[in-house]
Amino acid sequence: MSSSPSIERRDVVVLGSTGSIGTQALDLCRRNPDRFRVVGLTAGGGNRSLYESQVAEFAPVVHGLGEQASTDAAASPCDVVLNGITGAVGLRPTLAALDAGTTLALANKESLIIGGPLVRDRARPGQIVPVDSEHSAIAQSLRAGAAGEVRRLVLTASGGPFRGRTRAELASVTPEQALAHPNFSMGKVITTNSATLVNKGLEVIEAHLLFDVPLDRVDVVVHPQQLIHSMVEFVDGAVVAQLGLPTMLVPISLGLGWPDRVPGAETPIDWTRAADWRFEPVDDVAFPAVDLAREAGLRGSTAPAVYNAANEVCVEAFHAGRLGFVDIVDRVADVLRAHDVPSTQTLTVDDVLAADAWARDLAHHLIGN
Ligand SMILES: NC(=O)C1=CN([C@@H]2O[C@H](COP(=O)(O)OP(=O)(O)OC[C@H]3O[C@@H](n4cnc5c(N)ncnc54)[C@H](OP(=O)(O)O)[C@@H]3O)[C@@H](O)[C@H]2O)C=CC1
Ligand SMILES: CC(=O)[C@@H](O)[C@H](O)COP(=O)(O)O
Ligand SMILES: [Mn+2]
Repeated sequence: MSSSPSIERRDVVVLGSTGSIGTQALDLCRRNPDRFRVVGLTAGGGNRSLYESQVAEFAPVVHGLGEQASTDAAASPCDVVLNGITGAVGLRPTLAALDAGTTLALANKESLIIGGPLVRDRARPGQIVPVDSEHSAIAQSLRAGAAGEVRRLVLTASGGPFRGRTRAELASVTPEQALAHPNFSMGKVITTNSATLVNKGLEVIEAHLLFDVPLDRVDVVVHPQQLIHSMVEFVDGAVVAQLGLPTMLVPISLGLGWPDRVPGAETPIDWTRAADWRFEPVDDVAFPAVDLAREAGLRGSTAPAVYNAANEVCVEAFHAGRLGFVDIVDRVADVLRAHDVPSTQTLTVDDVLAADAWARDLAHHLIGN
């Protein structure tokens, strides 16, 4: 793969190096040694042999396992930190990268969503580059107009493996079925969240925070093929979208190289082949997670952290066979509605972590463990 000689090589720290995002990011670095040098990598410790082989291959300056090692690596000198950790545990590493003044390629949407203004206000303009495919698509589409010309953002959703099913039909679905995402091969939590549409709920809040667009102007449309990754509607009625095969190679390569594109990162869509693209509204009765996320986003403060933490506990319980599929979002709703957001105006990291812990406790209690 060739690249422009005018592009300076970037030093990259990859957090969550053994996961779906992390391994794809390392592969991009491997294929583009003139653009990216891996100077740090961290993981959770669940796949030590892969982590050790990555350390042996890339010989990073910093590496380690766990939250503290990831926070330290995020604060170490480099050009870009890619946060590919899953879950709320990504918050401190996100803050460390922002405080170090380093560009943050953000796959770990949870840290932005739970931290909300706390994370957003720590970032200088442009410091956070979204890696989530929908938000990368919006960032790319926004290049077509000025911020004041944006009317709405439209997130596309696959609808997950249970698209078209009624709530009654969802009652008996299994973890194995929930992990059969129609298009993407991703980690267990985000794949389950795609099945419940919690992922799309989180992404509505994420888009609101990243692009400073009110929640009621962030729409969702189900597009099962996921060839349109999301769209921006401008004030003149023009809609600009980003299209591509449903893989993460473009969002990750743009995350590492922003604003430059990495030549050959992905194979483009083959327009010589016949294809049907479908669009349909979200069924909010069978899949109440998006509406519930809007409720959390509107309440603001610690409410998104509570939504996310309760969901993390419920997803784990579902996979352990202790909770049914529809109960995931029902219990998240119970926890969210029991939560009183603090009256304090300025949210601190401690406020967020206390709300996260409170929500986990209540979710465990409601599930019965
Ligand atoms: N996968 C995708 O295509 C997409 C993912 N995202 C987001 O990207 C993030 C990562 O997703 P994905 O790659 O699918 O998830 P995976 O489950 O595949 O990978 C998660 C990574 O995080 C590491 N990890 C877990 N706990 C800790 C911890 N306490 N400290 C440090 N590292 C830890 C894991 O290490 P180990 O397993 O070795 O313990 C693993 O490397 C999520 O926020 C997800 O929502 C967004 C869009 C698309
Ligand atoms: C690839 C990516 O960004 C995931 O968040 C993906 O979009 C999941 O798709 P759905 O949540 O729409 O099923
Ligand atoms: Mn996404």
